[in-house]
Amino acid sequence: DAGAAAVVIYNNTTGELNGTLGNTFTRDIAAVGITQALGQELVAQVPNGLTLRVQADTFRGMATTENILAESRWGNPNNVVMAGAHLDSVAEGPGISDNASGTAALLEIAEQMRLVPTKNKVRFALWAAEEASLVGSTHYIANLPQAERDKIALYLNFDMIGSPNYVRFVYDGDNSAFPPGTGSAPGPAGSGAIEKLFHDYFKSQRLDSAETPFSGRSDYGPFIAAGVDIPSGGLFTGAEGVKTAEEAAAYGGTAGQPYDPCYHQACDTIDNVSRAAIDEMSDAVAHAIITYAFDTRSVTG
Ligand SMILES: N[C@H](Cc1c[nH]c2ccccc12)C(=O)O
Ligand SMILES: [Zn+2]
Ligand SMILES: [Zn+2]
Ligand SMILES: [Zn+2]
Repeated sequence: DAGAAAVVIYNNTTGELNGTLGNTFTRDIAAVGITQALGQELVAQVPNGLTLRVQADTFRGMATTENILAESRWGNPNNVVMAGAHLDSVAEGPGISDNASGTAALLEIAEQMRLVPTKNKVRFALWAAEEASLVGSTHYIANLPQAERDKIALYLNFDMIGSPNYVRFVYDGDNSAFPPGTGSAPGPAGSGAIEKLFHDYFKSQRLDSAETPFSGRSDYGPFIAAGVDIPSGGLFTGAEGVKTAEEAAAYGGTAGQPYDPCYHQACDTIDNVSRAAIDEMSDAVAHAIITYAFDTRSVTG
């Protein structure tokens, strides 16, 4: 993300330059098993006698990035259902739990909904630079004229829905568990109805669900900000927080251990997600988006 690298292969027998692999360094490096910490230069012995030198310089300073937005073909453009997930990760690791889990769910749902003639317009957002303090989502709202903000019926956020030691958290839109001031922002009117939809869905699947505060620690923050007040909700499976014994009894996994032991670390790889969590949570994501794609009145009145 903030790093750029060119992979240059030297033949350490002849010392010749053997080719450039361009910027696909994450995958290629994984393939050849880098042994040194990410720093100025990485060296690895590749099997066939080639030496791999990677000049990886972490960029510190102004960089440009983009949000990715996509809309349904059909649907009332004056009653928009938005669903978002951040696409970036911290520099320390590939960010598979945080947040390939959320972006993958939205991509799959968008794919499966592409031929569904929705009654309401559905807008998917893959946010940039969430890890740099919600840069992409803040930029989006700040540059959205009031008339366009008024057309957004609700916003759904999915940041980490595959934590290895997960709990099925739902954003506490009605502040029932986390009143404003207890580390939770007030949920705009309608946010409680979104919370209820998620709890009711999990109940229908005979699955427990819990509440997590509107802490503003993800891309729903700009949507619920005072003066914007777009009804919002979402799902979360836990980050650095530690699972309690009660949660372990209800959700399985390990008490006393973080929900995501590799949160913001190099080990947040494909081996750091719970397929069961992604399966259960992505179904709930799909249920919410398809429900609101046809009727938002429970939220908008
Ligand atoms: N800040 C997010 C992880 C995170 C922490 N608390 C919540 C609550 C709801 C969604 C996400 C989060 C990150 O590191 O990307
Ligand atoms: Zn993160
Ligand atoms: Zn995240
Ligand atoms: Zn609640």
